[in-house]
Amino acid sequence: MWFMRQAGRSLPEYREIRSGIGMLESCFDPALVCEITMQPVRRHQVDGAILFSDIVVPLKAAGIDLDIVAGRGPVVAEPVRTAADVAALPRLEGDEVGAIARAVDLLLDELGGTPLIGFAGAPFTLASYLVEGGPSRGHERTKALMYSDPQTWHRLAGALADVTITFLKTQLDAGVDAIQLFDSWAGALSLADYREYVLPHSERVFAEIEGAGVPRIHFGVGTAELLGAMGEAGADVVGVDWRTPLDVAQRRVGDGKALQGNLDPAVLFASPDVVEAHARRICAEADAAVASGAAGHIFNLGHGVPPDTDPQVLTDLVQLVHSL
Ligand SMILES: Cc1c2[nH]c(c1CCC(=O)O)Cc1[nH]c(c(CCC(=O)O)c1C)Cc1[nH]c(c(CCC(=O)O)c1C)Cc1[nH]c(c(C)c1CCC(=O)O)C2
Repeated sequence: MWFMRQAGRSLPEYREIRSGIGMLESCFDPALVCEITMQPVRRHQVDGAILFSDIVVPLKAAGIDLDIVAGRGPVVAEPVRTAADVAALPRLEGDEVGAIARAVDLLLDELGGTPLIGFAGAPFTLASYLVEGGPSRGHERTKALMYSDPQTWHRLAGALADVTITFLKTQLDAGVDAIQLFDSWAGALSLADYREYVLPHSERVFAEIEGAGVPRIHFGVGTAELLGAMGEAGADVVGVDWRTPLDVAQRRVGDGKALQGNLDPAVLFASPDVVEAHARRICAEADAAVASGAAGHIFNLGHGVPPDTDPQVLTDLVQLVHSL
């Protein structure tokens, strides 16, 4: 088990080490990346470390003018909305993310036996930030581009798949033990639109890294209707949010793939007996999923750790799930 966003503002040691240093600046400082990645591993005894970085790091490295604004998320100075904007997008060669490879190097020494999970954003979720110019509820401009100019959309998603492939290969060459492709906002799409506009690009990402031979996790929020297709994209593990019980998710994903999830992060704010009841239910649903063909279960939340979570609740949850 591990937690999405296990490194971050829920930890006082994170808030302390980050004070006075910008989010993106810290992502390009190998020693800091190493230390922040280690913090939740030391504190909670989770079974996996996730590289401290962000999905927009490779876009920044490629030269796109963007920032991560505290409490808001990634903000892009000049949104990408036309064919000319897409044609002008810079490529990521790989050298620009050398600091991330050095951070992986440091981590492999620190971690001992704990596996390191690398990650990247999937083309749709990255495109949403670029087209909208920042976080969005409805992804209206992104969908409008997709529907009204499919050719430009596919060029954009293709260019972002290239960036993601380079970023993941950098991490894989440096030695990460697994990767997770975050398509956090893909749940905004219908299954038909996902298949037409997104799946081919995510599929190419997974195919390009298959040779590395490490487990590949694919995750999004609100993806109940997409779980089968997200598995088909080439994942070995499909991340499930709290809306779909794991045994139901198994039937949608099909046999032979593992599942990851799916405690509602809001449950972390309830009393200990409520947390325990939900953790027990999820383990039982995971057992049922495995009995009917899932390749395994990784306990996680259904989305990231909220910043105001009491870290002791997470530490206790790790102990509980290990004992179960
Ligand atoms: C959509 C997305 C982003 N970034 C990411 C996603 C996909 C995962 C998801 O769906 O949550 C991925 C991400 N971002 C971060 C990690 C670190 C690794 C981990 O999970 O511990 C990971 C895996 C660090 C971060 N990325 C960010 C923080 C907070 C910045 C800070 O501490 O100042 C962290 C720890 C900033 C960020 N970056 C992004 C958002 C929405 C935010 C939050 C804005 C805010 O609430 O301040 C974009």
